[in-house]
This record gives sequence, structure tokens and C-alpha cells, in this order.
Amino acid sequence: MTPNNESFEGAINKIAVRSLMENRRSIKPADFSDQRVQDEIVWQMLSNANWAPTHGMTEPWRFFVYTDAAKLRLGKRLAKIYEQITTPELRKPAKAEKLIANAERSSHLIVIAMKRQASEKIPEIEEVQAVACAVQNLHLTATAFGVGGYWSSGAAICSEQLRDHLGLSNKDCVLGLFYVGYPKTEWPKGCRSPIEDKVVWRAD
Ligand SMILES: Cc1cc2nc3c(=O)[nH]c(=O)nc-3n(C[C@H](O)[C@H](O)[C@H](O)COP(=O)(O)O)c2cc1C
Repeated sequence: MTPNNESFEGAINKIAVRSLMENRRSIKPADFSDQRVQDEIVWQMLSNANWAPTHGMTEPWRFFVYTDAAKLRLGKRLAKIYEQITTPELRKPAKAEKLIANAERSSHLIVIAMKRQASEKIPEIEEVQAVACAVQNLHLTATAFGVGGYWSSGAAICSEQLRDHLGLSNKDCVLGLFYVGYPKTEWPKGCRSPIEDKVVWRAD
């Protein structure tokens, strides 16, 4: 390959990376088809998540994957947790039903958790940030495979009850649930306000 060709390939790759980021979309279970996502794809998502940056090499991301009968049980457990933690005045049956329906409609559910370092040397916020980086890797990989998903962070999901059920300690925390499935609709388009509005750039 000539040097010119190499730089051309490099440019194409950069465009591909940008396009992957731009096309990463939150797609909800109501928009999933019945098609099951292959376990191998979910493993690719998880294994790319594992390459997230990590201060002090604590690698604090933990994932609990549920599919088939297990995802249905998790949906029901979340509905029960919702009922337990919500005061009767605020309780809405539709919310509990949605947690069950979301599990039914998804191919896989991935609980996203942060495992606290035993020494607690690294600030907790940095551990949460590292997990968020891991989830971005996971989500981008799903996008590359044409798999939809979304990070949900409702109160029942991020509850102490779910954390305890997973066998995590009270220093750890559940940061959300990543719903996985193939979209049945056209891949949605996203939008963002200009980056120039969010940057301060100084050279003096
Ligand atoms: C930490 C985190 C938590 C989120 N929790 C929820 C949630 O509980 N419910 C929800 O509808 N979307 C949730 N989202 C997804 C956002 O709604 C979504 O990213 C946003 O609408 C932008 O859409 P896009 O991801 O397709 O670009 C969450 C996203 C992040 C990063």
C-alpha cells in the first residue's frame, strides 16, 4: 500500500468513528422487534466496555446480564421494588407494568454497577465516571452491530434493594439498566446543539 493510500484509509476510519458516535442512539424497548440479539454480540459489547479508562486501574464496572427466563424475573423484581420504595400517594400501576413490559420486550438486560475499591483511594465520582466510559464503549459497539439500547436510571433500578439482590456491598452502587434489542423502526436520528456553545478555547 502506498503512503497516500494509507492516509486515505486513515481518513475513512476517522469518518467511520464519527459516524458511529453520531449514530449511537437511545432506542427504547417499546421500539424493539422480537428478534433476539446473539449472545456473542452482547459479549463483544461487554468486552469493549472493559477497555474503558480507569484511574488507578480499579476497573470498577460490573455488568449483570439477564436474558430469557432470567430477564422476565428481573422485570418482575423491579416492579416489586418500585412498589416497595414508592409511597402509596405517588405509586402508579403503569410504572410497575412498564418495568415488566420493558423486560419482556428486550432481548437482554444489562445491569450497570460500580464496584467500590476496597481502599476507597480513588474518589467515588471518578469510579462512576469510569463506568460511564465503559457504558459508552458498550453502546457504541451495539450501534456498530445495528443493535439498539438505552441506559435507564429509574429509582427502582438504582435502588439499594436491587444492589443487595445482586450481592453487591453498600459501598457499591447500581447506576442503571441497559436495555438491549433490535429496533423494529427506522434507526432514529439524533440532534445536538453546536459544540461551539460548550467550549471555552483560549490561546493567550
Ligand atoms: C446516565 C444516563 C442515564 C439515563 N437515564 C435515562 C432514563 O432513566 N430514562 C430515559 O428515558 N433516558 C435515560 N437516558 C438516555 C437519555 O435520555 C438519552 O441519552 C438522551 O435522550 C439523548 O438521546 P441519544 O442517547 O439517542 O443521543 C440516560 C442517559 C444517561 C447517560
